[in-house]
Amino acid sequence: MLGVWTTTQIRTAEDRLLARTPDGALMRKAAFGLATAVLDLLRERTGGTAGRRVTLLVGAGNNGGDALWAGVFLRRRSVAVTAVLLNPDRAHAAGLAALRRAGGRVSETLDDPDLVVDGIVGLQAHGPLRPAAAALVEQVEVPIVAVDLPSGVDPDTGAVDGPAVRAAVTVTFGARKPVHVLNTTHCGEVRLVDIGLGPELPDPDLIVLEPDDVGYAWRVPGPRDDKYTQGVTGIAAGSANYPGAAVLSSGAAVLATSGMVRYAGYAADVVRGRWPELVATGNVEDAGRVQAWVVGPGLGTGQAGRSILAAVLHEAVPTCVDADGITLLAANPALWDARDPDAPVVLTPHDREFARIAEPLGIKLGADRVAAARELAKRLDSVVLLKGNATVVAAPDGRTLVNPATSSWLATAGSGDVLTGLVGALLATGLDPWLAAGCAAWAHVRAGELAATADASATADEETGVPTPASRILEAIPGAIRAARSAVAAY
Ligand SMILES: NC(=O)C1=CN([C@@H]2O[C@H](COP(=O)(O)OP(=O)(O)OC[C@H]3O[C@@H](n4cnc5c(N)ncnc54)[C@H](OP(=O)(O)O)[C@@H]3O)[C@@H](O)[C@H]2O)[C@@H](O)CC1
Ligand SMILES: Nc1ncnc2c1ncn2[C@@H]1O[C@H](COP(=O)(O)OP(=O)(O)O)[C@@H](O)[C@H]1O
Ligand SMILES: [K+]
Repeated sequence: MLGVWTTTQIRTAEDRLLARTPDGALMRKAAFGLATAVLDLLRERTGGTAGRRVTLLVGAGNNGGDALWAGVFLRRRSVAVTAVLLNPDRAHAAGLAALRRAGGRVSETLDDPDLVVDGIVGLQAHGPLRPAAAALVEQVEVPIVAVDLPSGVDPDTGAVDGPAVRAAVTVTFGARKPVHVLNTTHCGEVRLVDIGLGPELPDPDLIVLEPDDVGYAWRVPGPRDDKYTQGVTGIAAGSANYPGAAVLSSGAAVLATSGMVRYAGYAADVVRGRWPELVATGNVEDAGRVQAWVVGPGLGTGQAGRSILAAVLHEAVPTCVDADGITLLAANPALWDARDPDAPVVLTPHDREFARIAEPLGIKLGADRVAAARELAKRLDSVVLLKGNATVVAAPDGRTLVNPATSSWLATAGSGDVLTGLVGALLATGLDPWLAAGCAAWAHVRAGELAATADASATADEETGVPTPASRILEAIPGAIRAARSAVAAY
């Protein structure tokens, strides 16, 4: 599990650490880590370091100070270093003097670099890049290494509201900040440099699941298990118009655990035809016992869907409500009020579904997606999985995890139906609903990667992948589970 801390938490911890550290020592530690990353990238891009050219974009604060001190270390490795000072009067004085002594030069132009270092603004950033910085950044045609975070991106929400740096690598210090997991597109590869902050940090504000966390959580059958003891998943999805959603959700559940899946609804014949191992009936009441229900994908928002949703909620088992199920709940608060409050619910909205259910409660989905998901989770006493490039999973007690995507190939029709089936299957195994939703989101992203690259060792990004229909994401689920389980084995 990786921890992520807010900028306020980090600043407080840094203040405590600074108080017991010699002046300037932390910055030099940070800058050394930064210079190492720059050298690595130079080597990777140009085959060497000596004589290569690096331009530092230097803002008014300590973020610029880090860049200047990194420039000093780079000079010692014979790199030609140019500093462009965005605010010459406020540039970090000691760093600037040291860079000049080391043979670095100051310029007003980029000077044709092999690589640019963004030291414009760090933890104190607010708002987009200002015009002078934006104009410089726009001229950059080489990879950018961001100091602490890409300037112009909000450190706590990852939101971008105007010109911002898009980095190839972000080198951060002491601890991950929310931007690093909420906006991987602008951060690029994130490298964490240890500056000894660990002992000063409180519990993290957010967590990110790692493969072995998911592997540990995924229930595997033991010698005494049978098809019922591992948890049976019920799927109430699809309609005459949308049988595909039922096939995808059911399929994801079938592939996610080795127990049993039941289907109830209008698409029984289609679903049975595609997944012969599943037991299908026409309605929820006849479906038999399950340990968790999935309700909503392709259900329709009319009277028929409403009755199915009411029947599922009446069963009072852990339930994942998605898609039309969420729209129905938003339009029919009485359905929500009638549910058994002891049966956990996981809601899996995309932005528009989130707005439908949250706005009547006075919760707006703004730049701070974590805050919005947390607020809805608390108000509805449910787990909220807010979909997007970075998926946010909030529990009613405030626990929140973020599952960043490595590409946007998952943004395809039916992809959400696959995710829902995964959530339902993990709920049925008895996993904590928040963790179930998090593990499902992880497996979904991993399956998307495998489907987009067809290469188990690769990480799909926009450059290497190909479009991947939801059926392919579904087929890649076993590979995703294998990746999580082998991470446990390797531990
Ligand atoms: N503390 C530590 O122990 C360690 C800290 N470390 C490093 O220090 C960094 C934090 O440094 P910091 O506190 O000096 O603030 P920083 O982010 O450089 O901002 C400075 C000024 O930028 C400006 N500005 C704001 N928004 C802007 C925008 N959109 N576009 C342009 N400019 C903008 C704003 O000035 P304004 O003009 O508004 O007065 C603000 O005052 C941290 O990220 C890490 O890199 C490491 O060395 C490890 C040890
Ligand atoms: N830009 C994106 N990058 C990565 N993942 C995305 C992006 N947009 C959507 N997703 C993911 O794709 C899935 C889409 O779900 P949803 O909107 O419900 O689609 P559908 O209803 O067609 O199944 C979600 O898991 C979401 O997190
Ligand atoms: K920066």
